Amino acid sequence: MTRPLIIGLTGSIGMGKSTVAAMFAEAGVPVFDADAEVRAMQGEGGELVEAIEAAFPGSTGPDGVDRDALGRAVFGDKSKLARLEAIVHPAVAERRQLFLLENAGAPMLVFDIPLLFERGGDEAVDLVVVVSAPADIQRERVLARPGMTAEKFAHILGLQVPDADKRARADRVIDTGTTLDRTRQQVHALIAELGSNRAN
Ligand SMILES: CC(C)(COP(=O)(O)OP(=O)(O)OC[C@H]1O[C@@H](n2cnc3c(N)ncnc32)[C@H](O)[C@@H]1O)[C@@H](O)C(=O)NCCC(=O)NCCS
Ligand SMILES: Nc1ncnc2c1ncn2[C@@H]1O[C@H](COP(=O)(O)OP(=O)(O)OP(=O)(O)O)[C@@H](O)[C@H]1O
Repeated sequence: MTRPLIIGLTGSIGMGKSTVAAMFAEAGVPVFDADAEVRAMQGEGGELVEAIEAAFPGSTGPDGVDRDALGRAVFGDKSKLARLEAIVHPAVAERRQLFLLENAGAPMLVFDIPLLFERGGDEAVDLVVVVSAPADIQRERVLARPGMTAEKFAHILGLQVPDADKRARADRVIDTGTTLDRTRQQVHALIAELGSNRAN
């Protein structure tokens, strides 16, 4: 049996990665959503809550991790962020392996991984797809989010591989600086292209 083609989907903050991942899922492609896994493991009763409370006292409560408070603590202090990542990332990698086993028969899979380039995960996928939009659209989207500030946005951007580098290193770029319909068309065209390559 051939193994599934693994698409690594990534993009900087607010570029539309989650929206595009949902379009793949709608089209029937199984999606591993790294962020959703993190949220589940940090939520009420989640397996990471205890370790995070031990490392960042006061950052959790009855509902699990208070992500706003934890974000304020770690986005601004590289050593704290590294400490959090050391707790979270191995658990995400484990969940990704399980997902791979569960979906071993699918023709293609998407790994939605915000930090694909930052963590070198691009080596482990067959095709890297970057979602990208012009910087002014990205900024507008992100600043419209509740709790976001220009400072926090600038700081997170500084932690991420720049969009231009991501685009240069991508196998394919999906443009999200356009309508949702046009973006969906690009997703469907890519699935069709990859599916027909697979069949040949
Ligand atoms: C610090 C946390 C609790 C803040 O949560 P919050 O809901 O406020 O922000 P959110 O997760 O939506 O992140 C906002 C933006 O920052 C980016 N971001 C998140 N973690 C990181 C990181 N370690 N390095 C660079 N960018 C990051 C996200 O991709 C997104 O673009 C959360 O981001 C977290 O647990 N991060 C560590 C785990 C991680 O690395 N997740 C991202 C990849 S799976
Ligand atoms: N053509 C488009 N493609 C994708 N998203 C679009 C498009 N037009 C508008 N949007 C909007 O832009 C926003 C993108 O947010 P989304 O959560 O998908 O980004 P993200 O890259 O996953 O963010 P983060 O890295 O911060 O988690 C959504 O509100 C979406 O509806």
